[in-house]
Amino acid sequence: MPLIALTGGIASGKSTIARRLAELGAVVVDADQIVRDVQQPGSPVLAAIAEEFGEGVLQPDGALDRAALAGRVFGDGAAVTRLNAIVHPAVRAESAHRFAEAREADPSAVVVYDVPLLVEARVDDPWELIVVAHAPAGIRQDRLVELRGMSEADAAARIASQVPDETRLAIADAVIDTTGSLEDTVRQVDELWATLPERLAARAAARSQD
Ligand SMILES: CC(C)(COP(=O)(O)OP(=O)(O)OC[C@H]1O[C@@H](n2cnc3c(N)ncnc32)[C@H](O)[C@@H]1O)[C@@H](O)C(=O)NCCC(=O)NCCS
Ligand SMILES: Nc1ncnc2c1ncn2[C@@H]1O[C@H](COP(=O)(O)OP(=O)(O)OP(=O)(O)O)[C@@H](O)[C@H]1O
Repeated sequence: MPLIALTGGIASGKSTIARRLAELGAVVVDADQIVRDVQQPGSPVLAAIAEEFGEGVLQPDGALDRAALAGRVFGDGAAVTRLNAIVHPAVRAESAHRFAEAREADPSAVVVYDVPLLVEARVDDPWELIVVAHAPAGIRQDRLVELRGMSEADAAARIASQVPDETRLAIADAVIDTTGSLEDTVRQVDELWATLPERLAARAAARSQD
């Protein structure tokens, strides 16, 4: 079962790429969705977040107030580190569980892990291929403001909480340039999918020489 990491900074177009890969037959595991799943009311992760950041990051019904927590951590590097230390071990465990489930259901499935913080959190895991969605930070900042209604300051703080583009590009086995049209992105994904066996074989050969 090939396990492929799909990473990229916020608003780099990972969701568009993941959607197309799913249409082409991949099983996509979404790290942001796992984050939400492990933060449900009653979970040990949510209890630890409330303990660390105070009851102000909870809504009256006890669910996580995502905007409040985002406002509390982004822009404060030490707070992001503390949040990551609480959430990431649970995400790692749950993602391993979902990879295993996918393998059990179909041993030949191509599994794609859509994960924004690969470099920050899991670069040393045994990915068979690392695909990076890339649009320069300035373009991503504009997308966050124009398409997601974020303030300039919030968009800049979130981008600054992630590694710079060069660091991500340095670990890429394949790069999808998402600065063009959506059709252009889809075309690149189709090309990646069509050449996947050769790319996986080349990567495996390179790794065996490391
Ligand atoms: C702070 C939270 C509540 C904000 O929620 P919100 O709904 O606004 O954003 P969402 O979770 O949909 O994430 C959107 C994007 O923000 C970026 N982002 C999220 N968390 C982080 C982080 N800790 N560091 C850097 N960027 C982050 C990613 O690009 C992500 O795709 C939430 O993102 C969270 O709990 N983050 C910590 C867990 C984490 O690291 N998630 C990233 C994937 S493992
Ligand atoms: N060529 C392109 N390829 C991909 N997305 C594009 C392109 N042009 C514009 N966009 C837009 O940029 C935005 C990218 O957001 P998307 O949610 O796909 O990114 P993401 O990497 O999954 O973000 P996040 O880290 O928040 O999960 C979308 O609104 C998408 O429509």
